[in-house]
Amino acid sequence: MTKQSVVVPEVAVATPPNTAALFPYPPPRAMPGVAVRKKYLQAQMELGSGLMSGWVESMRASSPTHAKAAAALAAGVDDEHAAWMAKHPSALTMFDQIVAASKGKRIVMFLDYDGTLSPIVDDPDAAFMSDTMRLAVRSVAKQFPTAIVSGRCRDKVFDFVKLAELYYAGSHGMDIKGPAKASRHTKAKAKGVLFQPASEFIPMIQQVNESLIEKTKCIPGSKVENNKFCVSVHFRCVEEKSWSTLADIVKAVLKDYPKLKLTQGRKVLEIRPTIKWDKGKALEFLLESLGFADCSNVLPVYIGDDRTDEDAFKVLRKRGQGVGILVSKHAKDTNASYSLQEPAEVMEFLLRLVEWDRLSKSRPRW
Ligand SMILES: O=P(O)(O)OC[C@H]1O[C@H](O[C@H]2O[C@H](CO)[C@@H](O)[C@H](O)[C@H]2O)[C@H](O)[C@@H](O)[C@@H]1O
Repeated sequence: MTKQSVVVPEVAVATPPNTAALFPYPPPRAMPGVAVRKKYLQAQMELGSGLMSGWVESMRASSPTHAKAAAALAAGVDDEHAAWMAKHPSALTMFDQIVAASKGKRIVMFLDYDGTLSPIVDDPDAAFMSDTMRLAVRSVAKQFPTAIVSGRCRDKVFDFVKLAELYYAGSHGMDIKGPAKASRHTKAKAKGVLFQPASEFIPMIQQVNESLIEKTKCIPGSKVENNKFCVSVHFRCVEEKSWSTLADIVKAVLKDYPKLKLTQGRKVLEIRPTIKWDKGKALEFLLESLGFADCSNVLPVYIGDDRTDEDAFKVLRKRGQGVGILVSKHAKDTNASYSLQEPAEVMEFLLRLVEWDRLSKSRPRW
C-alpha cells in the first residue's frame, strides 16, 4: 500500500437515511461567534504570525476547564450550550437514528485515545484507561473492525490500550499498523498493513525533542513528549504567566526547522512534519486497507475530543458518509454531527452498539 494509492474521493455530500428530518447532514456550523474567533486563532497559528498574544489566547482556549470558560458558563452561556446541543445532539439520545443509518452497512469504528477512552489527567504518562473501558473496546472490536487513532506514538498508545486485535494509527495517523492478533475481521492484506508516511522525519524529530527538553527546563511544569513522528510540549501544569515564554521558546526552536509546523491540542503544543497527512487521511487509508475504498456499504464511526480529530470529522462530511462524534461537555466549533460528554458516555455508547449489533440478526456479518 503506498501513499499514492490513498484517494480522497470528491463525492457530493449526501444525507444519511433517517436523520435528515431531525438535523441536517452535514450539520450546520456552531455559533458564528465561536466560529469566527476560532478561524482568527487558527489563521494566526497557521501563518506563524509572531503575534504571541494570539498564541497565548489560543493556549488559554485550548481547554474549556480554564477559569474564564467556567466564568463564561456561570455568566449564562447555558443558552449557547443548548443551541449547540441542538446542532450536535447526544449520540446516546440519537442512538436509534445512528444505528438506523447503518442499515445494510458495515460499521468500522475509529476511536481517539486521550479524552475519549481515558479521562484527561495532569500527567500524560498516567492517562490510563479503565478495565471496563478496555472490555467495552474489546467487545466492539469483536463485532466491528476497530482502530485507535491517536496523537501519541503507536507503541505508547498500545501500552495503554493493550488490545492486539485492533488497528493502531499513532502520531496523528503517521504510524499505522494492522492487528497483531487475528480476528474475524482480519483480512490478509489488512492485517499486514503498515504505513509510515513521515519516516524521513524521525531524526529531525529526535533533534527537536532533545532541543526542546533542554530549552524548556526553565519552565516549571512543562513536559516534552517524544511521539516518534511528532513532539508534544505540554503546558497543563505550567503557570499561565509562563505560557507566552514557553510558546516563544518552542517557536524559536522551530525557526531552524521549516519542514516542521506547530499546532495545538488540549493544553499541548504539537510539533509535526508539514506533510499533508493527518487523522483524516489515516481514516481513509484504513478504510481502503479494509477494502472499503469508494464503497457505499460502510459506515465509519469516529469518536474524538480534540482539534486533530476535526480532520477525521471533515473527511466524513466530505464523503457524505459516517458518523462523527465529538467528546465534549462544552460548545465547540466542530465538524462532528453528534456529541458525547465524557469517556463514561463513550463507553455507554460502545456497549449499546455492541448489544444492538448482537440482537440485530439481519446485520451483514464479516
Ligand atoms: O489524539 P489523542 O489520543 O487524543 O492524543 C492527543 C494528545 O494526548 C495526550 O495529551 C493530552 O492528554 C494528557 C493526559 O490526559 C493531558 O495531560 C494533556 O494535557 C492532553 O493534551 C498526549 O500526552 C499527547 O502526546 C497527545 O498528542
